[in-house]
Amino acid sequence: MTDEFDDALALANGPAAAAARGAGRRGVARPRTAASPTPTPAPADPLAAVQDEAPAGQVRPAWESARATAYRAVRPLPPRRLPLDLALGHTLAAPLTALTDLPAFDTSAMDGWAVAGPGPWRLTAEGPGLLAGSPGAAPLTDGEAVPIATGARVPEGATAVLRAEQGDAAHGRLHGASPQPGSDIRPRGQECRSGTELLPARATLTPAALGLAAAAGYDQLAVRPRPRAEVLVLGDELLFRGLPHDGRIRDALGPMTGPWLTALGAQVMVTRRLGDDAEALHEAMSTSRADVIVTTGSTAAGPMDHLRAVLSRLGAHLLVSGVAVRPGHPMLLAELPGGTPLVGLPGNPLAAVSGLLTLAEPLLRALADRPSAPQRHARLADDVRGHPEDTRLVPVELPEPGVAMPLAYAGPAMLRGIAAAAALAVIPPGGARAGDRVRLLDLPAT
Ligand SMILES: Nc1nc2c(c(=O)[nH]1)N[C@H]1C(S)=C(S)[C@@H](COP(=O)(O)OP(=O)(O)OC[C@H]3O[C@@H](n4cnc5c(N)ncnc54)[C@H](O)[C@@H]3O)O[C@H]1N2
Ligand code: MOO
Repeated sequence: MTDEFDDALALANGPAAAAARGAGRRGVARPRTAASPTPTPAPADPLAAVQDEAPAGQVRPAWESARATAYRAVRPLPPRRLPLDLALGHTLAAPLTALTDLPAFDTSAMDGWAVAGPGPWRLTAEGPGLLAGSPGAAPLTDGEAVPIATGARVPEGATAVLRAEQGDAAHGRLHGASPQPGSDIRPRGQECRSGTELLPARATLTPAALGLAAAAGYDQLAVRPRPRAEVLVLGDELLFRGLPHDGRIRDALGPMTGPWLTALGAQVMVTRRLGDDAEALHEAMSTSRADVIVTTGSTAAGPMDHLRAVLSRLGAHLLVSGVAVRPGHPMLLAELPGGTPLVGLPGNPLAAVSGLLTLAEPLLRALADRPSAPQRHARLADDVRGHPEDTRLVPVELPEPGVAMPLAYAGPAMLRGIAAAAALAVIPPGGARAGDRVRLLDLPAT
């Protein structure tokens, strides 16, 4: 298939086609079938279920097979201990097991009085009484009460807490309706016992999970580190500031690839601009200390496309060499002799996005041992012309929940469509019709 065909495919839902359909359509065409806003939950790892993985090195595996190969190409990085304030977004390398009972002691749930038995009660203390954080107090016996604050340890012998607004204290006596035994006391171990599993291994550390870990006694957590990524931008025609001139163009992939990899969970160490210098590329690959190398451009067979030759000179193993996906079909995945994976993103900018979502996303997920997100689907608001053999990834907006409208300006060399898109729709070989339910791929929001 030629580039012209890819451009023609993209234009099938492009500005010309949209204009030809005329002004009759305002806003969003309703799909033929009712839209389903409900995402379908996926199995724990849908890629693990793919059976038809292409043998390593096979030319142009199907899109799902290429994703499965990328997922299986690496093992999770060795765990590292991180302080809680650096652990956000990481994956737990081991279950989060409580290091203490929670609460760690019987705790007052309200401001008021700890009371023993039915009232009225004799107050054993005046003033603020027992405060949160005070170490302990003399036990109460039946008929006694002591002022207590929310979060304070409940003294032994107390049978309940009487809320401040339900009691009346004067002259050393407390009056009020006798609370049910246990009222407003959070008993020790109510939430968990020491040793209880609070979160499984592979859980993502959200802000709430970090709070839970702290409450359960952790200062550090064993996590999978963020994979360190190095981006190598190839191409002598690239400019890094100012306007295109004299046949040269601005580098669109340097500013996009690092942030995209960050959104996919990587820690981007550096983005390097190497031009079309094969020696510099060889040097960069053989000395990199990254967990994953991502190159842009040079995947095809043009006169300055050195990537494959340099990989071969290094003795790298090609795991994926081209994928049956449009755009992006020349993308590749290789394993360098030291075991470092390398993702080769095609130079056409939307093709590079396709490579990020087809190869880099599952690879980074596997390195970080992160489970896949639930799959999202939507119904197409318009027909999308297909490639006869290849999957297409098409930028779409989501004008209403569950409805995907293909966007214009989605040619392989264009970013205008994807920059305005809410997702990429996965169009199977042969195409899809308005109303068909298609899978959506998430795009990073920031
Ligand atoms: N004979 C064939 N030629 C090409 C084929 C093919 O099957 N047979 N496939 C085409 C497809 S599809 C793609 S995609 C590109 C892939 O090319 P490369 O990965 O080798 O990338 P380059 O040749 O270096 O560049 C292609 C294109 O993209 C522009 N580019 C490159 N880097 C950047 C960047 N950082 N920012 C913005 N634009 C960039 C570059 O100037 C070229 O226009 O190959 C086709 N050719
Ligand atoms: O058209 Mo290419 O498919 O940009 O990868």
